[in-house]
Amino acid sequence: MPRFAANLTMMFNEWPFLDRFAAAADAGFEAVEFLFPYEHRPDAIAERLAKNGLCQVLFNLPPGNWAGGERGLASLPGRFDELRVGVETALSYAEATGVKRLHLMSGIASRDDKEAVDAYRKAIVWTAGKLADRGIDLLIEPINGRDMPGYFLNDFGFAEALVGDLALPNLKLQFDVYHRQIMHGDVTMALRRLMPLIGHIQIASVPSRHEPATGELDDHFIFDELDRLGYAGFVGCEYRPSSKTLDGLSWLAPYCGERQRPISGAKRGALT
Ligand SMILES: O=C(O)C(=O)[C@@H](O)CO
Ligand SMILES: [Mg+2]
Repeated sequence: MPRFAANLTMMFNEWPFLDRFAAAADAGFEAVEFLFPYEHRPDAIAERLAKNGLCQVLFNLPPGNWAGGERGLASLPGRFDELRVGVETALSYAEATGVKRLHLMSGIASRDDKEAVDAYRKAIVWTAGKLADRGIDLLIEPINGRDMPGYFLNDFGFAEALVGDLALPNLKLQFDVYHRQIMHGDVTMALRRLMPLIGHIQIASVPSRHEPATGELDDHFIFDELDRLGYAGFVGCEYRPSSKTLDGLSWLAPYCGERQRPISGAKRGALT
């Protein structure tokens, strides 16, 4: 049975960021992920994880100037020094949180630009080496161009070939079912073929990026398929609730174990 991690960037937005940990735990989650922790101190994040018995399964390396439209630095020639500083920053959060996988965003660049391709490969090789010393996997995630226009890594085939070509033991694919369906479809066959390369999976409905099992895909079939394939990691719930987070957790009910048990109201009180 898949285990699910609440994505605290998208879910539980009824609470301030640091209070989302308790809200997710109260809702039955045993793990969390988010895009970026960097507005908070590492020990503040670690404290919320420990206090709520949560496992941190993923976050992203610093993406450059996010508010200014940047979506990662890896494919941007001339930004390598900044990327290296960002990796050091992320490692201090990794140490505090115990996370075992970090996502390196590629940035906005053309894959027809050889300098961008070379920069991307260099950034991956260097970052993977740094992370390997700490026993951490480096993830790359193909992202669809409708949500992120101009994103460099917008193709699963390119990502698959690159992971195979570089053959770095800790370089893995972040398979976001939402992006896969929008870009290429054929989700189940892709999971079957790519499973040996996959380091993390994320889910959301297509096309609205809401709760699983509310869109064009049969997400329960996909979860069963993950079991059939022996996927032992967490599935990140990277979706925007269509209404209040707690009101949209009925899709989780079939997968409820002792901890993974959605509740209909927040013990600590929703703000809305
Ligand atoms: O957008 C996604 O999908 C992600 O997983 C993020 O980490 C990147 O924005
Ligand atoms: Mg994703």
